[in-house]
Order: sequence, then C-alpha cells, then structure tokens
Amino acid sequence: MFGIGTKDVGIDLGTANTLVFIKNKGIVLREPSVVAKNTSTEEIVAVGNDARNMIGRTPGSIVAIRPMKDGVIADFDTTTAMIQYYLKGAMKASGTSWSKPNVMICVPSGITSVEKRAIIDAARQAGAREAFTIEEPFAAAIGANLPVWEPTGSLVVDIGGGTTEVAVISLGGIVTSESVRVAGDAMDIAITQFIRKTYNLTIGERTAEAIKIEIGSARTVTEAEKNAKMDIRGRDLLTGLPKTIEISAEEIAEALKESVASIIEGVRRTLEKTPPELSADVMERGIVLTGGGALLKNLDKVIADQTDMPVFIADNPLDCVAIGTGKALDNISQIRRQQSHK
Ligand SMILES: Nc1ncnc2c1ncn2[C@@H]1O[C@H](COP(=O)(O)OP(=O)(O)OP(=O)(O)O)[C@@H](O)[C@H]1O
Repeated sequence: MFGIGTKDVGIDLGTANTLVFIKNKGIVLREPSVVAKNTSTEEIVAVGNDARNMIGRTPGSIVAIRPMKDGVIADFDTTTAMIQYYLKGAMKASGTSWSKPNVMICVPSGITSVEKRAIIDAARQAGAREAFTIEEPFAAAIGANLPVWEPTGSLVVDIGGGTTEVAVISLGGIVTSESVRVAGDAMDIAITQFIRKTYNLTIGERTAEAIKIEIGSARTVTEAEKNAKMDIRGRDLLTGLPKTIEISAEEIAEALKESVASIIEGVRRTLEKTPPELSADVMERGIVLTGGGALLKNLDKVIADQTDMPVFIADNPLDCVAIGTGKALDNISQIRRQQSHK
C-alpha cells in the first residue's frame, strides 16, 4: 500500500510488564510479561493477562512463566510468541490494516548481542519491516523527556521488576551505567520472607506486590504513613490453614530497607564512575526516577538524602520506557549509528 498506514511501533519488553506504543496513538497495550505453556506439548496456551491469571493456579501440565524475569530471554520460541502476540494486539488496537511497521524493542541492558539478534529475528518473524533494539535506561531517559541528544549529563534510574538500571547519558549515548538485580520483584520477595519469618505465614507473589503498592515505602514519613495497616491473608505454616493477619507500614519499610539500600548503592557506584563535568550537570539538573519502582513511597526522598542530589520522579514512570522506545524511532539514524558502533 505504498507505505500508507505504516505506523512505527515501540515495544517495552519488560521483566514485569510489556507495553506497546504506537506513534500518534500512545500506549495501546499494557499486559504482564507472562506466557502459559503446556509442558507436555510445549504449546503456548496463553499470553499476557490471561497467562498471569494462571500464575499459582495451573494444573500440573501447564506452567505460567515470565520469560524475561531475570533480564534475560528464556528461549527463542517463547519470546517470538510473545512479540507476535503483542504486535498482533497493536495492529488490532490501531484499528487499521497497515503495511509492515518498523519496530523498536527495548531490552534490558545486560543482554548479549546473540540475544539482541534473537529478538530482532523474532520481531521480523512476527511481521516487522525493520526491527531495532534500544537499551532500557536510554529509552527511559527519552520517555522522561531528558535532553539525551545534547552534550549535557542526565542521570536516570529505571526501577522495574527484575532490574534497576542506572545510567548517565550524554550526546545520544550511555556514558556510564550499572544494572542492579534488585527492583520490584526483590522487594516482593523481601516482603514474603519477612512475613514468613515474623508471622509463620506464607503469602503469594501477588499478595506481596499488593502490600508493597498499598502500604510499602522506603521510609515512613507522615503520621498517616506511620499508622497505615493492612489485613493480609496467607497460609499458616504451623497449621497449614488459611489465616489473616494485620501488618503495619513500619514493618514493611523495615523489610524493604535492604532492597532500597542496594538501589542507592547502584546510584552511588554510577556517580563514582561519572566524569566530573557530567556529575556537575547531574548535580544541577537532578536524578530522574522512572519505572514502577519509582512509585514506592518516599524512595525519591531517601535517594535525595543519601546522595545529596535533587531527585525527581518522571511523569507516568511506568510508561517512560515504552514512550521512549516509540519516540526513539524518530531518531532512527542516530540509533542506527549507535548500534553500528557496538
Ligand atoms: N505504586 C507502586 N509502588 C511500588 N512499586 C510499584 C508500584 N506500581 C508498580 N510497582 C512495581 O513496579 C514494577 C514494574 O515496573 P515496570 O513495569 O517499570 O517494570 P518492567 O519494565 O516490566 O521491568 P524491567 O524494567 O525490569 O524490565 C513491579 O515490581 C511493580 O510491583
């Protein structure tokens, strides 16, 4: 169709959530990065929301997996299936039949060039005209409207599910970066372990996440935060029966202390490696937080205290990477140049 109706697509293949961004439309799809597979036939049974609802509830032959969980791609077939599913969903959501789109896919920064290649091939197989990859902190910085193409230092901390990516960016490139394997998932695990140890209660992954979102914080500051409580349900380890207990926000802040410290340590290490001119820029402009973990209450305040730098939370932190991934297609020549340098 002579390119009419061609739309560029950005896919944020996150460890926790996958988001699809279409130029001039915004985010058209947002689903958990989960795939349900039948282990005896290797067949993919469900992807996204449907697959997530199966977590912890699957019969023996079906497993719900998070293929990107540790920031690496589990296997090619599952990843291809996921990309295919999301591209199809994007086409449906856009309401038009398009010619093949250009696709930009955001990947964790620790991923190998072989894995990058596999993702590009998967996107092509799934119907992309041209496919590119972009590193997560770079996409996050674009999505947070930081001046990434200018000769000035910007420090972005993207706190996702599996990893926290810290990067200093200037002149269209990552100058220094750190990838810390502590982010939202590690916080959920810390909460689960705390409750198990303190109350002899086992809770599920989704309950732990709900606790973090409702009453979790890096530090309780206001009276309301200090007094916040929540009823949670789990299984008593001693009796094996369901039980409800009440936990306080103060306890959860204590449980999250170590995860928060690891994230701050990653920021410090990055600052230590940053050339002085760029550090001065960061000092002046501040640190920007993106990713769902940026929403943990008072995390910005704790990072500001510990680094002596101003800290800001980006607008819509959960969407920054997807928006930046899509927007990067506007600067495709720079991205091509960047990729050819690797
Ligand atoms: N209000 C909130 N408070 C604390 N954490 C939150 C909040 N909302 C979402 N999260 C957490 O943010 C994480 C998901 O963030 P995001 O979608 O940015 O990750 P991702 O991009 O999928 O992962 P990654 O960046 O590791 O690839 C989850 O761990 C989720 O529990």
